[in-house]
Amino acid sequence: MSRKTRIDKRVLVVDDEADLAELLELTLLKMGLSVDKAGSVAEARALLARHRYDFCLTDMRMGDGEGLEIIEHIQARKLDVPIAVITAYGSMQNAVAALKAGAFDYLAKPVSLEQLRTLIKSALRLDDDEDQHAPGTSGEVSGRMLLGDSAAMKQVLELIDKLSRSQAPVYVSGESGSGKERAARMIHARSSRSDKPFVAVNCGAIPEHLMESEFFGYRKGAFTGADADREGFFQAAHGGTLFLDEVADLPLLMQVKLLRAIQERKVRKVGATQEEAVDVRIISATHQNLARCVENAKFRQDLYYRLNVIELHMPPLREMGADVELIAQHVLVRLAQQNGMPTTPALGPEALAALRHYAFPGNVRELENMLERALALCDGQVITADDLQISPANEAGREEGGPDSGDSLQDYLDRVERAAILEGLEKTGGNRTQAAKLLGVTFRSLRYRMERLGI
Ligand SMILES: Nc1ncnc2c1ncn2[C@@H]1O[C@H](COP(=O)(O)OP(=O)(O)OP(=O)(O)O)[C@@H](O)[C@H]1O
Repeated sequence: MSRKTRIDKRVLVVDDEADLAELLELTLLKMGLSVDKAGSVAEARALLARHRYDFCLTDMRMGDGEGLEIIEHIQARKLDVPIAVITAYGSMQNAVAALKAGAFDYLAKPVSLEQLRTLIKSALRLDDDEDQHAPGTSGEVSGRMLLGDSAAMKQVLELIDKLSRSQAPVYVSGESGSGKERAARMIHARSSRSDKPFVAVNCGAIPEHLMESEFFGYRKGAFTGADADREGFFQAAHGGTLFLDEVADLPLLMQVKLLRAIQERKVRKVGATQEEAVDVRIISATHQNLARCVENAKFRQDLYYRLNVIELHMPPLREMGADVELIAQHVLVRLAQQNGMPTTPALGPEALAALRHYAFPGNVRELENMLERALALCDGQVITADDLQISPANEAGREEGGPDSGDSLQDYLDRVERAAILEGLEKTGGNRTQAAKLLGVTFRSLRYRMERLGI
């Protein structure tokens, strides 16, 4: 690598193996970065207290402690230092634990210097044009944010914040229309990858025979009609985020190929002999129960573990309390503007009550459609309950909605339990001890249930 001008970024390398620490230091110095080394957890803590670092790279196991302790130290003090861990070969569990604790990414031993450079570049936003690494500004506009003020949505937003600082694969679960794609876009927009592409793929919409070439690209002449080289989704998302929507719809054969690409961080175009390195962060989603797809042998377990390092669960709208009004108001203002209406019609009291009681099986998307229709039907001033056209069959409110939508009894019971817990938390401002009292269960039981339901 040619000599680079110095970049005003400081990295802390924590490793008690002097040789490896030196190799890492040299690589980082060659990239133009300033480097400090610590040979133990204690030394790392002392340095973190004294200096401001832009990145920390730590081994997982040191004489006096674990790399995890350093992650926790940084998180607890909200130091805003992206941190990557170096794990022993084959210890995926350690890597997962680190990512869950808030690590930005991990490198497996033996450390590939090329991977290290890619990782550092993406963490520090140093790319081909090093003058442009303005930190922070993601260019996010509020129209792209998830709206909501309920305890459920606050939790989602907090987790998104944390996930934006990491490179871990994220699996977004939730019902149809609950904002899974919007959440994925938010994570990307706030991450160090925000100036690189976000590529969204609906896995259910690609014909099976085209999948490989769509994902990995093809070389000219690979098949009839391939009259020029073409990139696939992976290459298109290079440096950025690949959002795999409806991932449960991938056929098994494609799941194997996807797993390989994710593991190796390399893909091969159809018709090519060489593999090429790709750097993408994977966010996947489906409205199906992915764990159940694994049980039914429709989804590979190994891929499931790869994708589902961290789960972000999007709450259904009916569990978001007063958020329905908040979101409805925003949507109305936007739609009225788009339609060139001089004023935004207000929601009448009965319409508001109807929205509050409706179960919204199609979630926010259904709310948007409902309001669009209501705007066309209303008198231009006030939207009435009639304008919302909520069909009586679906009026079975949030409380009464039974296991009639193809759900199993367990799904239904989970839903009811989840709604009750969230309501309890909402009423007590998120205080678990008080919520447990309100719900008539012990604190321990509430904690267990929250864990089980991913709340
Ligand atoms: N909390 C929210 N605040 C504002 N808009 C939202 C929110 N949640 C969802 N939306 C909007 O609802 C619509 C559906 O959201 P999105 O496409 O992200 O859902 P999804 O869960 O990915 O749906 P599907 O399962 O059908 O793919 C979009 O127009 C999105 O902008």
